[in-house]
Amino acid sequence: MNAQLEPLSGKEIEERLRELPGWSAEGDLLRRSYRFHGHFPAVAMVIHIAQIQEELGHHAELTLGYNQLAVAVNTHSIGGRITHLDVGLAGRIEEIAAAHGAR
Ligand SMILES: C[C@H](O)[C@H](O)[C@H]1CNC2=NC(N)=NC(=O)C2=N1
Repeated sequence: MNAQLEPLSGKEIEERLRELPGWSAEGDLLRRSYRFHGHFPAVAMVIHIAQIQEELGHHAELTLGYNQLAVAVNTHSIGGRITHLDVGLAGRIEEIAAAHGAR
């Protein structure tokens, strides 16, 4: 099996979370919420995330509010566990967050 598709152990998740400030593992989901200065910046972040997700072929659940965006991701193809694919997507999302004024 592709090593990217192995579920990460609790210890591995804990280690990877050290490089993802603001992210947490809740059950089998990797999660983070962002706040923005208004609605359009939050919407723009959704579009930018969508672009990354299509590039990676990996997609989070995105919950958009007025000035808030919640991101939750796991890997469906192995029954909803956290893998390197989820950590990779979270890292890519973190890279663009500041440019959208996310905090
Ligand atoms: C064929 C396609 O790449 C797969 O269905 C991808 C799409 N996006 C996905 N996203 C997530 N989060 N988990 C998956 O298993 C998954 N599978």
